[in-house]
Amino acid sequence: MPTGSTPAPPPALQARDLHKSYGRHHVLRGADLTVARGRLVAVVGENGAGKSTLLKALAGTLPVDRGRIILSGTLGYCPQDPVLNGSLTVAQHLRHFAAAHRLSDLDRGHELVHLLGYERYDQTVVDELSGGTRQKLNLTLALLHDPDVLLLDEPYQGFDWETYLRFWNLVEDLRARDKAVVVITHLVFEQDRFDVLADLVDGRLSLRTAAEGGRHASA
Ligand SMILES: Nc1ncnc2c1ncn2[C@@H]1O[C@H](COP(=O)(O)OP(=O)(O)OP(=O)(O)O)[C@@H](O)[C@H]1O
Repeated sequence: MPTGSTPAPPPALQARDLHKSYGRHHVLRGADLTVARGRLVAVVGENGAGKSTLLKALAGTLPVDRGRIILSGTLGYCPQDPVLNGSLTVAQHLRHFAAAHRLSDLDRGHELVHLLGYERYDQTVVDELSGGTRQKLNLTLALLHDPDVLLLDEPYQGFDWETYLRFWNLVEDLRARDKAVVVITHLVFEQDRFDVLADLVDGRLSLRTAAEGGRHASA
């Protein structure tokens, strides 16, 4: 039998020395983050610390001034503000995004709509949806192609409690299927759901395990 050990798979996401300024405001100042497959990472930090800036940079929607991002696999990004077309229905959004991702069917989309409990709005245009339902669609579209890495910017804003709990079931399923999930959160009470807390302070991330508060960790 071969004796050599199998090399470890590459991390799902690696960011090194990220810098980003808005004018003279230097928001990211050398942020580093490595996320392995099957890990659930919370990005925490005070208002204005740069959490959304970090996620946009990781998602590639905001160019950084310096630094390197290596993504292994496909990406799903759920931004804080839904990027939806107000005159299209839920069903039309699913179809357009499925076509953009070259999906052969809408099975995953229907599964997510069912899981988040908004089937009855299938034929409703986005302009007539509530904020919480728009956010459900926003999240569905980010997850539609079952990406390997998920970047979720406060994904449950406006969710009722039942949907919030369903969201966590969904995330547990993603983790169990070896997806890497990064979530911006402000909710202290949910922090023990995560493998790692990445605290953004002065433009840099310091990592600790959620269960063993304070100890340094790798994600
Ligand atoms: N497009 C922009 N132009 C100029 N300044 C910006 C821009 N986007 C964000 N900022 C500033 O950069 C800083 C970080 O903003 P960011 O939204 O990333 O913080 P955050 O940690 O996500 O905040 P919150 O917890 O309030 O959502 C803030 O001071 C914000 O005002």
